[in-house]
Amino acid sequence: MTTDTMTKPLIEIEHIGKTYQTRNGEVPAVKDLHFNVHDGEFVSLLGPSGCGKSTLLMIISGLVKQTQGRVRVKGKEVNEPRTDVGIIFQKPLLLVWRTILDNIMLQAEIRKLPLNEYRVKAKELLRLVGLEGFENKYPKELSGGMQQRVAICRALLHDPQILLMDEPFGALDALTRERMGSDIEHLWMKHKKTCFLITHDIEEAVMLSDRVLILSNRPCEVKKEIKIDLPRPRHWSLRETQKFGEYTHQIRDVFTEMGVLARN
Ligand SMILES: Nc1ncnc2c1ncn2[C@@H]1O[C@H](COP(=O)(O)OP(=O)(O)OP(=O)(O)O)[C@@H](O)[C@H]1O
Repeated sequence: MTTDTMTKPLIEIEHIGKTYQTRNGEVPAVKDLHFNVHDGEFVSLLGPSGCGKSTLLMIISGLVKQTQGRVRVKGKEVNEPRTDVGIIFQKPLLLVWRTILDNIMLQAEIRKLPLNEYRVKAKELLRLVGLEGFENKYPKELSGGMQQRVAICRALLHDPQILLMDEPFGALDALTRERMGSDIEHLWMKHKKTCFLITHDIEEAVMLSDRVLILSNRPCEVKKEIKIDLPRPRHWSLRETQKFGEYTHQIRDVFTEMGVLARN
């Protein structure tokens, strides 16, 4: 039995396509994407720059409408922006005039959730990402990596079942990236979210995912799907194992075949 037939998927992407209408004509961004994501799964999308990854994420969250096909979340077709997802973008996008705690609490305020209760949750999330004691600081007093951790807390405050991440570590240095990756895995294991990560980083995708989907050049379609069978939590030393190397090698081969990576 394959993963797809075991249980009803949480996210169903059914032959979706998206063509943008621009002043210079039509831009096909996504061609014929078809795949499922199961509850509690960690799936990464790896693809060349500009192939349509962010467009796909926007379609899943209901912020952009596809021009072809259907997206269903929990069996229901997505026709409007969803409120039960958490999204983390490449930049933290914090409000500079609000404290760290108040930036996270924005999520509760917008959703009209009980503030006292959610203030306790916000503090707990800050503790989990190592930012206890920074509640009353302002964004400018924190490093880029710390700000991105605040953005993660904001995305998780309302306890969304689905966490969508669009290159969340892209703007960070290598060491902070690695730390953030293990923070995300830690949160994922504790809260059992369904995680959908867009990344350019092959090692990062292998390190974090249950499944990696490799996308073609624009307009994107799924070129290959690779199941990552490595133990969790994934300690950094896994990167030095033969199995980890085999996965990254396999992915590099696909990109080489596609002409995205050089053959030498
Ligand atoms: N709102 C829009 N209007 C017109 N074209 C758009 C729009 N958004 C994206 N595109 C085009 O669609 C294509 C895919 O863009 P998208 O941002 O989804 O790709 P991506 O894979 O996330 O890129 P990157 O990896 O560089 O972030 C690009 O050619 C882009 O110029």
